Amino acid sequence: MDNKWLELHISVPAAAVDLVCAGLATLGSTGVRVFERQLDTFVAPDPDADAPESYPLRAYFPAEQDGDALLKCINEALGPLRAMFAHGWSEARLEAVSGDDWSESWKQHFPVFRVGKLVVRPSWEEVTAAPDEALLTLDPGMAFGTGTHATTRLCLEALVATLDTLDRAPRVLDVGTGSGILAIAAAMLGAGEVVACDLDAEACRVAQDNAAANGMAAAVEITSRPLEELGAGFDIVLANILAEENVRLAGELVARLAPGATLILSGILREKESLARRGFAPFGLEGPRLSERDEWICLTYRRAD
Ligand SMILES: C[S@@+](CC[C@H](N)C(=O)[O-])C[C@H]1O[C@@H](n2cnc3c(N)ncnc32)[C@H](O)[C@@H]1O
Repeated sequence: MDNKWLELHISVPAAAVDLVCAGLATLGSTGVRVFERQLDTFVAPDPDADAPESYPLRAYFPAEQDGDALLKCINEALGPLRAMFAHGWSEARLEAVSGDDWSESWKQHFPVFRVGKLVVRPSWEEVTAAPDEALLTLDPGMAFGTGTHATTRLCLEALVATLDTLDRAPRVLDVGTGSGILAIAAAMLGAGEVVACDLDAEACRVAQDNAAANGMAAAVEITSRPLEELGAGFDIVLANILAEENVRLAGELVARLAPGATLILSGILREKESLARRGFAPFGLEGPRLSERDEWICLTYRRAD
């Protein structure tokens, strides 16, 4: 697509972001991107960390206008805000950009994807699922787990493959549920009972919202209780937490497996494979089967019948 835009580059004080966005919209901006903290990382943002003083913005204007005149208008419009908020501004500059539709390109980071009969879509994508497919809708950026991260995808693939081998509705435990994506997927794909835990209360809240939005609130129990307080006898246990955390919790994870159950461990960097294998070696599990994507691996173990 050969769209052309004038792209505004500016950093603005954190407290002025909304006002600046509103001002730019009245000047004809067709969209603004605010570069906030990255949420889809393995390390949860520290809520106590100081919020940044300013945020970089990119705003987009149709290219068929005089850039110098537009920049003058922008500076005039921002004048009163600059007077109100003294610190955190950079000079505004405009760049001509082309060859890409900015309004769509950022969404490419959250494409619709399918794993077996599961279809995961961001809320803005209209998707028609086949009658035998389960459609899971997620808003990205609220808690870890849009499905776009390699570790989540590996878990979903292992989960779907495991469910395909079962002829009964399994009990599933999702440790470190984040957005709830794995737990909701399990419920949609026919799990009989799903328990999802996360030590982050905000993640639990997001997971609850996502479960409700997908009509799965009653099917998924979401809790912030620690693993050792949860029951046992699960047919599938998922843990997309870092290798070190998987190893630290190894005994508790294994203790929750029913005979014949599957344990899916993700969040393991390739260079941590031997650490993870060593951590689970004492428990006499079958496997592991290894799957990999980017710099991550997933280990799937089975407890003997
Ligand atoms: C990488 S995210 C995984 C989210 C989601 N399950 C997925 O696969 O996309 C890891 C989550 O595990 C949680 N977590 C880390 N250690 C945990 C523990 N010991 N018990 C429960 N939750 C934990 C974090 O708060 C975070 O939400």
